[in-house]
Amino acid sequence: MTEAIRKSLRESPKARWTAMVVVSLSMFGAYYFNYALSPVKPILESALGWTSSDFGVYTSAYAWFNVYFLMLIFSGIILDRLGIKITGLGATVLMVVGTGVNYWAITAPFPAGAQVTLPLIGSIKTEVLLSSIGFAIFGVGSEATGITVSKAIVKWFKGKEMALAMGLQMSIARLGTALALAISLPLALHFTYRAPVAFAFILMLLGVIAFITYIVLDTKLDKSEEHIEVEEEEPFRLKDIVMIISNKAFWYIAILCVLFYGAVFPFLFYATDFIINKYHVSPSLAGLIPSLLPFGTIFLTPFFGGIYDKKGKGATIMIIGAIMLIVVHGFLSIPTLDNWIFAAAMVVILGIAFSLVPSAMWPSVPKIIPEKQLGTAYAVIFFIQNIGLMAIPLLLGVVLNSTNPNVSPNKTVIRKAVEMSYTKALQEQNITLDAKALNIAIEKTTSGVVDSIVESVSYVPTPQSEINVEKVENSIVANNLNMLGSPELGVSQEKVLDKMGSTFKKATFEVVTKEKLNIRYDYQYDILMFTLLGVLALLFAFLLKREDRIKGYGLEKPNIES
Ligand SMILES: C[C@H](NC(=O)[C@@H](N)CCCCN)C(=O)O
Repeated sequence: MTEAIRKSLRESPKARWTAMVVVSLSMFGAYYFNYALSPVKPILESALGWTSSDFGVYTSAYAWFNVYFLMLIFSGIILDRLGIKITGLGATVLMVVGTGVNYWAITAPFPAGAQVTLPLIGSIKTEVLLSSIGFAIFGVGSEATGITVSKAIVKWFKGKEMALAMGLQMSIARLGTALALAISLPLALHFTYRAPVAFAFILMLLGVIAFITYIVLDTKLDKSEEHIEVEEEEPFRLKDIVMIISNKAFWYIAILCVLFYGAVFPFLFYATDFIINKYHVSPSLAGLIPSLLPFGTIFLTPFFGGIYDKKGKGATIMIIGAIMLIVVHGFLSIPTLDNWIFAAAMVVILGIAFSLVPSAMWPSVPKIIPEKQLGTAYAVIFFIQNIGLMAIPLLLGVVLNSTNPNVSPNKTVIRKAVEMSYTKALQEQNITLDAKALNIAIEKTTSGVVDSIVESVSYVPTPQSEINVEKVENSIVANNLNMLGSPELGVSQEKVLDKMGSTFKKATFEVVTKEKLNIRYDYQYDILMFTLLGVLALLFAFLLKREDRIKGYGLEKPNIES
């Protein structure tokens, strides 16, 4: 037996760490593509005429097939029945297909304004729908690769540095996110908005190559263990799902996962706007503060994983992470703490929490669920997490709108007045613009006014009941046209349009600040909702620790067998 164990490839640190790096590289591109278009959003708006809600549809598409068609659950079952090699290869190829469809959708020359009408969804731009379908296919591949990689790491690292290996795997993936945040915009500015997607496509192909390389190592591992007398595991059967879902500790981890990730990922989604509105940071810099988070986790997740491997205390680590989550969101919700340095410090602490919990959560699953059921178990957890990540942003949007009922209508008043100003001025000056160019000019002027007021001016807004909407609209139009005056003779159309843009911004700014229209979002209730998610996460972390004490899963014990 001792002789046989010595022969297992798992026993060679070089072999298992090589396997970890190679299999993790298949996730690198996935995390890159996940965030590749976020920094490019303003360019998509001006180049393709995408609105924020088009972008919202596209982002949510990641989970469509996984959640509505239960693809994640099927992926988990396939993984447990057919194994790591076939599932991983299929999943990485699916990511290539999804990214390819996405690239095609934003490249194909659809006629301007082409739309499709779908039951339940309504009208949607053709290219938004097709790129969303591409992203949804990619989402199936990405999540399936994620569970496959986790199972592969358990296979190589059980009884060894499993949490460190999972932490490093997450770091390699999050380097992909960091790369997207760092280079997507420069790529799009230097080449075209399609460049980040083309680059993602290349990374996906490299991901397939990485996975094929992993298959070679995995086959060698299987061969090296052929003669080892290990207890034969029963093959995975569908009734195993019942065993998984009747395990209390499994549910505590799954619920903790959705609560914890639900208080981080959707927060990141809203963070830039929250920071602009609450901390008066310029929109061009506000994005830097939330981007501190993924960078921090790259170093800290493996660090905490290493601690879990050697010292144990997995359930306690999750409790500490949940407490930090409550502290961060609790402080961010206090209205008087409105200095941006404080917000940056809170994001750094959130980054520590976001390293602590995942470093202990994912390596704890194999202590609760047998290896032959792990694919399905990870898949069910990711499935519940995906539902939460779809539902929580919607809920946040509802809370934001109902606690700030006047902000959106006031912004519409500004937009309408700016539109009327453009229409009148263009008529007076005999300039004809196509609908798309006019729309872009109106959007740019409106968001320019709103951004500069939110960033630089603080006032107690006039109560909505005292605002005469028609009067405000007319004042904005009158001030805009008055300040614009008559065009100078011989000036090019381009210069006249430039002048309109800058003049309308100044003139509209004057009226809106004089009338003290409420256009600043107060995120307090949304942040309190995140705090509540943290409190519930803490509760489930405690329940998990108690269940571990009762059932003896060993969550508080080190992973490395002595
Ligand atoms: C390991 C864990 N992965 C997940 O949560 C996956 N469902 C992928 C999420 C993709 C996020 N854009 C993690 O990343 O911590």
